[in-house]
Amino acid sequence: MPSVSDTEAIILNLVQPLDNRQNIEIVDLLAADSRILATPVISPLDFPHWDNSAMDGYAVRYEDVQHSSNEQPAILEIVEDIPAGNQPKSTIQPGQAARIFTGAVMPAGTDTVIMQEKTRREENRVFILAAPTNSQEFVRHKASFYQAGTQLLPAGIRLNAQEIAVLAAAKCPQLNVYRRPRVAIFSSGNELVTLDRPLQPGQIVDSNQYALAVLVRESGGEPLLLGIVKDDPVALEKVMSHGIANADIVLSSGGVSVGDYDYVDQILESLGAKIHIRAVEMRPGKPLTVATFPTQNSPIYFGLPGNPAAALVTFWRFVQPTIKKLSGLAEGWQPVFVKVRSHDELRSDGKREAYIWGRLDIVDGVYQFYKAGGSHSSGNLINLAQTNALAVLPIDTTLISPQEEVQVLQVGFNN
Ligand SMILES: Nc1nc2c(c(=O)[nH]1)N[C@H]1C(S)=C(S)[C@@H](COP(=O)(O)OP(=O)(O)OC[C@H]3O[C@@H](n4cnc5c(N)ncnc54)[C@H](O)[C@@H]3O)O[C@H]1N2
Ligand code: MOO
Ligand SMILES: [Mg+2]
Repeated sequence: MPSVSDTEAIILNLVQPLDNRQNIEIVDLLAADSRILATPVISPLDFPHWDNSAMDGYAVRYEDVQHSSNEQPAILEIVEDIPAGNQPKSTIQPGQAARIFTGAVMPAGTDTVIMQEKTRREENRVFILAAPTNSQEFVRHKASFYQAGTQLLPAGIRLNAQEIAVLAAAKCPQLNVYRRPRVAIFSSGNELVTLDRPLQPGQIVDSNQYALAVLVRESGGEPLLLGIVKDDPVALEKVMSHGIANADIVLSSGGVSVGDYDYVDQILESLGAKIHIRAVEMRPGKPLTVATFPTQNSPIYFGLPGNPAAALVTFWRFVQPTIKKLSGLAEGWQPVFVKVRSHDELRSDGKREAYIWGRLDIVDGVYQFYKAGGSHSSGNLINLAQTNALAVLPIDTTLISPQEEVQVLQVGFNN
């Protein structure tokens, strides 16, 4: 049985990012948040567009004010008033200054701004009460933040508020982004029903479909929900074939262990799949099937274990990075672990890498891991609610004592 890290390496090697020549959507800027930029953006504009003032004050010639002081102020004649948005009209001559405001264009002839607080005004004269520390002080120079024609944003980044603002400033009303990876999801099991059905003895609601749909969306994918399938090879083959033909990733849950009704692996084989993983040295999540098909643009198939905690943990550990890598993200798709103190005692039998769900909370400014109360059976879904992290105990680690450090994988949103 492969280790978790070997499994991760095998899976991520199977995944290639979507080709950015064929998988582009054009979206409006305000609809582009959380999307992945598919082509680099180069702006024909410099930032700042012009030399402009960083302060409300006076635009001056440095040579006129370099020896100014409270006792011996330079006295300059104010020849122009330049609010932000106005084009300056005059060229400032020796002995002159322009009244200027933050963001306003520097007038010709000036190179330095004196902030208002360091001046005294008498009608159309300004007294400079302190010398600037250097010439160019409080001037934001044209192109000092960004030079026209160079790369403004690279392809492969996720667009958040900051990037959307940059793109607005660069006058990009529409953008090329990667299409979202399509992820087909279905659940297998005779015991499963939709939540609107009365529960007959032995039946449970198919909660995995809900969990996986939301997780796919959170990870940047587009879920394609294929419903519940009976533990019946014919029905399973039909749904699996449909998912394989219509998605970049197929996620099934259930039917991957060794039971008489666990058909997923055998149907994958009959469909010509190459099975790369059949089980992983982890708890929960040991029965995990990963397969690909010899056809071009073949999707990657994840047969997730049916137990709800096992389905979620294997999603977070393996499927989420897969969706992120496929979605065109150039980097940052690998899971990130942080080392924190555990508030609680954590135990494992040490035979498989253990993932223990709980919360990462900040106490006195320091992150600590709190194990979720209640049963840690992989069949228990209830105490997964309000968790946001998984503590990881490597193989052979049987105990983490309170206040000892532990590696933690953050999952979902941190609230
Ligand atoms: N003899 C063995 N039995 C089991 C082994 C083993 O190694 N030897 N592994 C156990 C482990 S670990 C897990 S995890 C499960 C995985 O089982 P399957 O993937 O085959 O899933 P099912 O048998 O279909 O269901 C297991 C469990 O999960 C519930 N389930 C299934 N689908 C859903 C769903 N969509 N929503 C909510 N709950 C679901 C199902 O009712 C079962 O209780 O196998 C162990 N057995
Ligand atoms: O993978 Mo199983 O999750 O230990 O019940
Ligand atoms: Mg089973």
